[in-house]
Amino acid sequence: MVNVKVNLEKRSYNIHIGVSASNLIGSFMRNLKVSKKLLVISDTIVGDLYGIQMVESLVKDGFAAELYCVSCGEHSKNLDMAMELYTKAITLELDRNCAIIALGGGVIGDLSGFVAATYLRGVPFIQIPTSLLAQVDSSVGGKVAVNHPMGKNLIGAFYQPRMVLIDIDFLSTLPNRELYTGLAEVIKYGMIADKKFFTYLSDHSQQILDKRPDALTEIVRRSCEIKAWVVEQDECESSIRAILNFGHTIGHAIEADTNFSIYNHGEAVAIGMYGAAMISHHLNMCSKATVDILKHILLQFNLPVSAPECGIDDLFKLLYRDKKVLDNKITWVLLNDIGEVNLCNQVPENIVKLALAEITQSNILS
Ligand SMILES: NC(=O)c1ccc[n+]([C@@H]2O[C@H](COP(=O)([O-])OP(=O)(O)OC[C@H]3O[C@@H](n4cnc5c(N)ncnc54)[C@H](O)[C@@H]3O)[C@@H](O)[C@H]2O)c1
Ligand SMILES: O=C(O)C(=O)C[C@@H](O)[C@H](O)[C@H](O)COP(=O)(O)O
Ligand SMILES: [Zn+2]
Repeated sequence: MVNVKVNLEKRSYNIHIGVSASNLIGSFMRNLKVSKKLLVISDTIVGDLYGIQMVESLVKDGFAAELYCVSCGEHSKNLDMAMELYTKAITLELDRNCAIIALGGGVIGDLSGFVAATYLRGVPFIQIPTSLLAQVDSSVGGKVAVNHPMGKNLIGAFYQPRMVLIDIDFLSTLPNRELYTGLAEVIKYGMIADKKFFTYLSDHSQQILDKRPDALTEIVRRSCEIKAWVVEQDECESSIRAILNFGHTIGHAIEADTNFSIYNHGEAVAIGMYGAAMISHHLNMCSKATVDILKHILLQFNLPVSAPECGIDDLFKLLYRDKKVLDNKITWVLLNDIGEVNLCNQVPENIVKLALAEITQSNILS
């Protein structure tokens, strides 16, 4: 087992990472000193695969655990679903010591975390992420949210989990497309903070794509370490945390413009990172060679670099729904080099539109 600590004073917590780590759920939960009654929230796919055995294991350890599954996918991340979960929590008579456990991908983590943050003004929250994206990113750092039809994650909070428990075994059943989507956020960490890690990804691409447990453990561990390091400096995103949003300004616009149904989150972020890199190059912040290195690794991990279904003007309007917009100016996360980014709110409209034109064309792959 590997342990990464997130140091946030009273809100500090551990991320436990390991093959078969979920077998230890009962003893980890006992250490948290929460009530015996708890609610495990999952989706129908993950619930069928792992939910029943997780609940049985908790029950064996003396917990009164109940499983509730919502339908799969981004369309469950909304206020109606949150309401359904509040109703479940009230019916079960959960009190302020009763924990909510998110067992699933980022959709389940964000939705359950939002419910945990708001039900009774906050109950203990535990993340057991099962997708690669959730293991490397969404389970750590406390951003919880639901979507509004007009934009991504527009209703949410910062609410840290009490523990993150990552079982690498879960990834054995993850479909390839979902593996690639998680890799987009992993590539993000290399781009924003760690050139050596970026090189590791490129040197070990086959082991990663083959889901070798040692390679997966390493990318999960290093990603969590980088995320913890950023979040510890700026929990509520008033400065450096914005770098974790590299690729997201355009990525979230693509997700909203396509009604959350063509590209999943990581794919949209992949296209967004390529767009942000193009902007950086047009502003002479980074070389064309750097942009090409990014494009190469995205394609190597089967990720898209263009969204031909989207229109430049629609995307441009949607950029202004980004949470980093202040005084009608977008804060862009731009690239200096692999492993180094900067925040910039002075990008001319014509440069943004040039990059949007590049990422909405259909023959970009060559
Ligand atoms: N809070 C944050 O910091 C943060 C960070 C990144 C992304 N996100 C959010 O996370 C969401 C995307 O998360 P995601 O990519 O995990 O999507 P997801 O939760 O929809 O999971 C993707 C699919 O994989 C399935 N799945 C998950 N684990 C599985 C497993 N072990 N075996 C088989 N199938 C499995 C799910 O059932 C689902 O169908 C987006 O809403 C995004 O905005 C949040
Ligand atoms: O943790 C963060 O901070 C991030 O930005 C991580 C992102 O990968 C994630 O997609 C996050 O949900 C985006 O947040 P938002 O504030 O742009 O909605
Ligand atoms: Zn993301």
